[in-house]
Amino acid sequence: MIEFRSVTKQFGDGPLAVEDFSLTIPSRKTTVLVGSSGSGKTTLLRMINRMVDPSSGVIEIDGESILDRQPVALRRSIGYVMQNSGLLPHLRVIDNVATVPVLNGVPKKQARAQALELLDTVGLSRDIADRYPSQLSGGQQQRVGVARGLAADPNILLMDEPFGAVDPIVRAELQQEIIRLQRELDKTVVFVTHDIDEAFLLGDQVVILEKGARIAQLGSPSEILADPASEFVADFIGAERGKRALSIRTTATGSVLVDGDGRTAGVLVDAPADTVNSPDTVNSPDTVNSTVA
Ligand SMILES: Nc1ncnc2c1ncn2[C@@H]1O[C@H](COP(=O)(O)OP(=O)(O)OP(=O)(O)O)[C@@H](O)[C@H]1O
Repeated sequence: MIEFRSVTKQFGDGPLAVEDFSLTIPSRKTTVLVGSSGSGKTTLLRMINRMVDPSSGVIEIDGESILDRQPVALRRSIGYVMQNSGLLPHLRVIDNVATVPVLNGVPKKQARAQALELLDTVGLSRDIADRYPSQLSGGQQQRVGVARGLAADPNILLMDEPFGAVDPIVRAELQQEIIRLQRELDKTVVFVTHDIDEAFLLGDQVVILEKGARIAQLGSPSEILADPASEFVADFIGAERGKRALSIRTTATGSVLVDGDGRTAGVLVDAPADTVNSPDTVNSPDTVNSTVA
């Protein structure tokens, strides 16, 4: 579990990038920090591995203040995946993945063997192991970035807009990959995005941030969609317009769902019995998806 308590961050004499921020991030779940540019998402993420230190407040991992941990050792024990993969251009794929374990003292041969296994884990062919990053597609580079983030077998994986720079189709593939990995590996994932669809897709817990990292709403995707806490949230998630605003239109042959733009989104059928009374699935986008054709 990661705990922020009354954390603030001011860079120089600028405005507060993070104002009195408190949040509990549960273990083995995916927490998504989502908000517009400059809301403080990256600053929050980087405070977890001490790439940025808070101006005040406390951050604990499993009850221990991170200020009591040596920054370099802490950083190497936490996986970090960034937007442009962050791969070292002069190292082959296999050595990019093996870098952190080698720095942690794992013998090179062993680290390379594990790196090959990690290529399997993230759905890459071992054939690319000897290539340089510039010889890979953007999507492949991001997968290598994820493999590198997992290389030290961290309990915590920080992901900062990892799919921001790839095209929508590859992005959708990578999102599914993360869902699969999360199921298989059971990590505590903290994921930053400005894309609310991505947040709802990946997050067990979604934290919508306003400027100064003020929490506009915190909850599961279903909770936020069912009951936006403010006009700001309703507007941010597009609750009242576009594809989320589903309504029922009765036709001569049955009922169809139409979205806020008037497009037919599917047909209305009975929800499967096991989802009807579950508070986490009622009104969720998953339920809608599972009940529309
Ligand atoms: N190293 C720095 N020096 C000075 N100001 C900074 C620094 N890093 C961040 N800031 C400021 O802190 C605020 C929050 O920035 P941050 O990068 O955390 O936001 P963000 O939500 O991740 O934005 P984006 O989505 O654009 O990456 C911004 O006003 C930014 O200008």
